[in-house]
Amino acid sequence: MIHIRNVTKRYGERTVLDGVNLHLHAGEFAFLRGRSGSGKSTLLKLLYREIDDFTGDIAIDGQPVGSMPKYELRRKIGVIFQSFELLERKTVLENVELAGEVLGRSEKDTRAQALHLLKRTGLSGKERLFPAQLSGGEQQRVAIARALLVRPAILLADEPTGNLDKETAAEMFHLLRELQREYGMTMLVVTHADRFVEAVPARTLHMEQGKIYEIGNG
Ligand SMILES: Nc1ncnc2c1ncn2[C@@H]1O[C@H](COP(=O)(O)OP(=O)(O)OP(=O)(O)O)[C@@H](O)[C@H]1O
Repeated sequence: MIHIRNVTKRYGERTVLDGVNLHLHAGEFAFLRGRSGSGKSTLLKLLYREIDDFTGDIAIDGQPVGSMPKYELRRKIGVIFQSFELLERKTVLENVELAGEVLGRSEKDTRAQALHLLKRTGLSGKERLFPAQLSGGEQQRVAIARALLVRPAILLADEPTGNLDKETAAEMFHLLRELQREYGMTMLVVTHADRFVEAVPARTLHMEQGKIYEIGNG
């Protein structure tokens, strides 16, 4: 599904990724850990092509990411961030529905799916509220529902619990794991929250000095 081979990324003189290799199967869940500045976000950015200049190969389902039109890549890959990235002037429901508009789905279909996902992420009854009226954990659930509307084959999460308290972080990891199983997605979750990683059995990767090491499997 995701093949990363011998990928090197430099920012000026600084080598952040140094011949990284990683293979994720379809439907696999993995945590990516590593110290601040070790290059975790950079790796995700290469995958969803926010950054294009690197050497080596990154392929999804056998297709080099560089040869895929960005809109196609955005259908395949959903992304969630520590900062949620919700639109403040749109309601919860509108935030989730946005991706449907971009994909050109019918309003009715998009509405039905958005409502289903909001229910699934525990947000029924909050559809008409604005992001500022929600807790951090609820805002992250909206971001998850929004990412899933596209039904991505892959979900990348960059420190999704970075702004949440411990209990909410634990809930979020369990929710992500459940949704990953339910939707059969390939999921790569960057995190610092070591304790919760141990509570959610999964493949665990560690990034250090530009390389990725396997440090556990379930
Ligand atoms: N656009 C950029 N230009 C120059 N240097 C950058 C750029 N983006 C990131 N870096 C540097 O590359 C290194 C890796 O950054 P990256 O954000 O990938 O790390 P990270 O492991 O995700 O860190 P954190 O856990 O703190 O988010 C850092 O030293 C950072 O300063």
